[in-house]
Amino acid sequence: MTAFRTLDQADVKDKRVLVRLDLNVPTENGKVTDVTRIERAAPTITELADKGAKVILLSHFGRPKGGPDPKYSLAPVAQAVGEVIGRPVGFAADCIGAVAEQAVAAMKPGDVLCLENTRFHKEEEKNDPAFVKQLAQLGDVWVNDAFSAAHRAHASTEGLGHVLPAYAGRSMQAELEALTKALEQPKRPVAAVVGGAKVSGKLDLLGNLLDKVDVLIIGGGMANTFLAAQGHPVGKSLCEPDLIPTANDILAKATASGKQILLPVDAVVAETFAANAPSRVAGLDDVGPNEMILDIGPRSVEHVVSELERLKTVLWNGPFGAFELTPFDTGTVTVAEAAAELTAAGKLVTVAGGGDTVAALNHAGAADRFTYISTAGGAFLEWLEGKALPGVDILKTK
Ligand SMILES: Nc1ncnc2c1ncn2[C@@H]1O[C@H](COP(=O)(O)OP(=O)(O)O)[C@@H](O)[C@H]1O
Ligand SMILES: O=C(OP(=O)(O)O)[C@H](O)COP(=O)(O)O
Repeated sequence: MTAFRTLDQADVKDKRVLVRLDLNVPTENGKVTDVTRIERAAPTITELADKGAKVILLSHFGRPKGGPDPKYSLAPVAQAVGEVIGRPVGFAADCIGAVAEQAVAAMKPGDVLCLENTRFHKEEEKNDPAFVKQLAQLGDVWVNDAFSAAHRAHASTEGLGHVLPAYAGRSMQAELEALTKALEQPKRPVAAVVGGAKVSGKLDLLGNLLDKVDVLIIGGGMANTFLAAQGHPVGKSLCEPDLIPTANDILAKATASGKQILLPVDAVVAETFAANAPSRVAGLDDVGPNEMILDIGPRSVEHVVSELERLKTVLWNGPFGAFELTPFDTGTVTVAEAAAELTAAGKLVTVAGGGDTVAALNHAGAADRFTYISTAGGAFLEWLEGKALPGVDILKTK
């Protein structure tokens, strides 16, 4: 493996260190509901602060439309960071300009400051050189500890590495080492489980992923586009009609290459996206025009669980349903428990990742028994696909 510059090589005493984290954590009513990503970032923050750095945290949060939006403020997340690391964490209401510059100028060695959501500037996602320069003015060194955002070539995840000395943080280092170790020579049959809601970002990579695995198990919002492609009615379900041709290509590729794709055979449907909404189990051709598929049905759960018993390795990103809302967590929780039991019995290697997937596995009480839990979802899938990750490549020693 190519070597990375790590914190072992970084001279950070009295330096302003810009640390890119992935603080894109699950929240509900403004409260952080799963702190896994923060806990994984904590060693880097405390190590830098203990070495006398001025630690300046950068992150995106959600997908604001390129301008400030209070719904996506990092302020409550910064508070949660303070609680996890047990030290005060300051907050600046912008990540560039006078507000940020003054907050940084007031820092003392060992202080930790979190800057507001980088995506409040549309230039972040464009990796705009002028924006990179504005961010770079705030620091002397850049540390990337956001493996789960490393598939994005954005200003704070990649651009800064061109203009400041760049180092991998401890979580980035640990993720790359653990994933390489767990998946260098995976025991077969290998399955990828892909669910969740980020259909447009993830569906088109399933074709390449199919080359790496024996079985593709598709659930969650991701499955609906495939079901629509097969001609099933999906009512008001999360679905991307534009991607139906891509879904058809993936289904055809599986048939041609003898790979198996496991899709739901039934569904739990409701008319409202809310906890305890009246719901029913529906056959695939029985989803009404006003209904949404919010979980896989009991027969689908049985299929997935019996498939797990035959498999040796499972790579999982994306929940099977809207797990935040009872009872639409049933599919995810049942499959997670079965996977955890098989792992504990030494029969299955389970590697799972993604902000919401990890929250779902914690909710199921299963995460501790999985072989490895990554913080990354989309980045994990792209890494599995064999794609170069811009936020990792920029750290490689040339
Ligand atoms: N059938 C569904 N309809 C709507 N949302 C769904 C469905 N299944 C799963 N989800 C949602 O998917 C989200 C997680 O998706 P995603 O962001 O892709 O996962 P991760 O963060 O683990 O990579 C969860 O918030 C969950 O509620
Ligand atoms: O949560 C994230 O990815 P994930 O949902 O695939 O785990 C990352 O923060 C990336 O977010 P983005 O997909 O809005 O760029």
